[in-house]
Amino acid sequence: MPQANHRQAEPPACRLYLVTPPALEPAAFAPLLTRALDAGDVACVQLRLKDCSDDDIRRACDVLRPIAQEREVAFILNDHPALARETGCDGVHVGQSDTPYRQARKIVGPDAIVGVTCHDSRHFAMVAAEDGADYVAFGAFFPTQTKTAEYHATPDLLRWWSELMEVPCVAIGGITADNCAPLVRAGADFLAVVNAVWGHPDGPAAGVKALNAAIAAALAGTGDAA
Ligand SMILES: Cc1ncc(COP(=O)(O)OP(=O)(O)O)c(N)n1
Ligand SMILES: Cc1ncsc1CCOP(=O)(O)O
Ligand SMILES: [Mg+2]
Repeated sequence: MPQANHRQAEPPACRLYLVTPPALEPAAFAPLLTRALDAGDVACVQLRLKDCSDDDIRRACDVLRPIAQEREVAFILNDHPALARETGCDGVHVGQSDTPYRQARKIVGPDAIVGVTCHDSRHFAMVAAEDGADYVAFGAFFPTQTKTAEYHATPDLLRWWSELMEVPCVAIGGITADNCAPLVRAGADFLAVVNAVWGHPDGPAAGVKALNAAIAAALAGTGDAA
């Protein structure tokens, strides 16, 4: 996973992982991404375009990837290892129904980031970690409108994982500034969000700031108790 954001001497123990909306027009989305990344600490951006052609994904990568990489934010492509490699992304995220981890790794190479969806499964996560995944993702933690979530994870999974394993864990699904404290305290290394940033009523910059503040409060022990 990415190193410290250059704006901070020490990265926080839990960082933001932005996932893009499932459909976007790259030129229109570019200023929103720029504002979000300039608003605070973001470790990663995942381009998650569903039901788009390979050429649409290539075009989106060409416009959006430099915005992240110029800011030392990792740019990860969802679902498409070959396109990730071709377009110069920092890595790829694969799910249990996508290209299997080992094949994805062969395609993107040893230095790229490969993350794996593990739903609520300790078994999937241990297999992914053993195989060499750079992070495992658990979820959905809360109800979400962004994806039909068939699996539901709870903070005890994050606690178990983070106490036992070195491989970082990402929490995803319905996460907001108001509900993230238990996940941060349970040991999530990254919080992956869509709607809490892109759907924030005051815009994506406000979404990033609210989540950064909520993470900091939870780490300091002043966030919601849970
Ligand atoms: C960080 C992160 N976690 C989970 C997912 C979900 O991946 P997947 O199960 O393959 O579903 P789709 O996102 O492809 O619909 C993710 N993309 N990112
Ligand atoms: C991609 C994905 N995988 C599990 S839930 C989810 C969507 C997360 O979006 P939101 O943060 O808007 O709930
Ligand atoms: Mg997938």
